[in-house]
Amino acid sequence: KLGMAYKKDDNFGEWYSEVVVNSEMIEYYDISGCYILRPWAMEIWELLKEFFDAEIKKLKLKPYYFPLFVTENVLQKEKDHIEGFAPEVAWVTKSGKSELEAPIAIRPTSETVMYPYFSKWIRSHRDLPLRCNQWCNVVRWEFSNPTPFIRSREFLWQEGHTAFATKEEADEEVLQILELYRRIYEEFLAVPVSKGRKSEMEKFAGGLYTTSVEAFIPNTGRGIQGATSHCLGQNFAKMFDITFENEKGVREMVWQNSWAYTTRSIGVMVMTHGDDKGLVLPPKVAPIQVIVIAVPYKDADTTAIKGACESTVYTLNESGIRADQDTRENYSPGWKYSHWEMKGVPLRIEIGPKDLANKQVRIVRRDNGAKVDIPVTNLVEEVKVLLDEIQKNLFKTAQEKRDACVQVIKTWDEFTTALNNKRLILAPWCDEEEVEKDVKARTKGELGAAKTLCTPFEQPELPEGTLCFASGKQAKKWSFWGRSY
Ligand SMILES: O=C1CCCN[C@@H]1CCCn1cnc2cc(F)c(Cl)cc2c1=O
Ligand SMILES: [Mg+2]
Repeated sequence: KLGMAYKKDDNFGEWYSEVVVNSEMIEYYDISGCYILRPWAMEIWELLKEFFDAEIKKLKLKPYYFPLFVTENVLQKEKDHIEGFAPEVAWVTKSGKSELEAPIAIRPTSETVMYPYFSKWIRSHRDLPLRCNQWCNVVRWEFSNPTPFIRSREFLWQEGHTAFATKEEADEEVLQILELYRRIYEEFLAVPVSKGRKSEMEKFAGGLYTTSVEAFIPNTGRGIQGATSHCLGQNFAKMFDITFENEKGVREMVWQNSWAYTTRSIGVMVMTHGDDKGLVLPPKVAPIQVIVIAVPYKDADTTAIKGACESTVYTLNESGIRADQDTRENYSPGWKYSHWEMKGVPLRIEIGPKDLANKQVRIVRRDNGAKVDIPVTNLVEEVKVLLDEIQKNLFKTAQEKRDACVQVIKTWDEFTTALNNKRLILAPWCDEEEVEKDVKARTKGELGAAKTLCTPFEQPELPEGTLCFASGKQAKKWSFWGRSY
């Protein structure tokens, strides 16, 4: 399929669906909210996993795999932990024709699957810290509008679950993991995010506090949670009796964390960088960073051109660059240019008779369309420089766009105006949950209510006497507000 029917700035929703399909990342499936992840998506997921897995191994995380299924009574161990989530739990009730004695839930997250065994495995302080990570799928049978990568009924993630003897150790790890999530978004996906703390209302109800990295989609003016790192305190230790005998022989409850990022991260990258020609991939996560395309000319030496393409691909791969060539005879060079632009490949190399004669190649950038002729002798160095430039340019452009959407406000009127202008709002807040609830109630509508996205760790100066935009009480902090996914 060539060319896009929808424009990003005119029909964002349709544009997005078209990009993920035309770039061969996604195939729609005949169950609503479920999608097929094709190699162009899975290879990106695997590149992110390669980085994250290596980093958490440095933090001594151990790989586990727990069952997909959890019994009803274990899942419902603690009412307030899953209250509100019950409608999205998927249940197995039959095998073949016969009913199961008791329905079995498919994991929506694995606290209740894991923690009875944490209780069994942790006896002494010598068993701590316990550091468990699993890469798996989870199922949440949500009913709000499904969107590939962004909101699906089954998705892939990693979930880390750790237990420590002290709160200090837990607090430290929460931030170490959050920094890894920032790196995934900013250094690999070239997506700017804000690190911050969730409000009491938005945090994970079963935990002590929640931190997150928050992204923003300018086209829809909506914030989106990129990843989350919770300190659970001793809440689950109490619930599941996870205790240890400390050095003095005194029995204590452990301090726990849990943290995750998901395939949603790929969707955020698509939304951030895509354009009206299709996907635009940051080189760090591009399954193919350079695509080589022969430009045969009627009576030119096609064998020599093919040979030049082969050796170009070989030389680039030898230097660690992910290069490939499109040798399909049944497509024209022009068709191939559009095809690989649709797939978002960062660099295209064209080799025709003129290039051959001049011992050069023509390189075309996907991000800004710039064309440059490079002597074959400088090929690897120039390609590396260009890929690095593209990575930096994509991040810088996205950061400037996101920053341009940020609106600092002081009053309710300014807040509602900014909300209607699809802004990412930074407002002084009294940090009272009642006020947060009130803002939600006052901004309800078909576009969804405004909510707090996070209280950024980087706090601007809050002058004495600054009042909360919503309640008029003394403001305690600056928080990001907006509509969200
Ligand atoms: O976000 C993370 C990081 C990785 C491990 N889990 C936590 C909390 C997950 C919250 N959450 C999120 N969604 C849920 C949906 C459900 F159906 C049920 Cl029963 C529970 C939950 C639920 O606890
Ligand atoms: Mg949910």
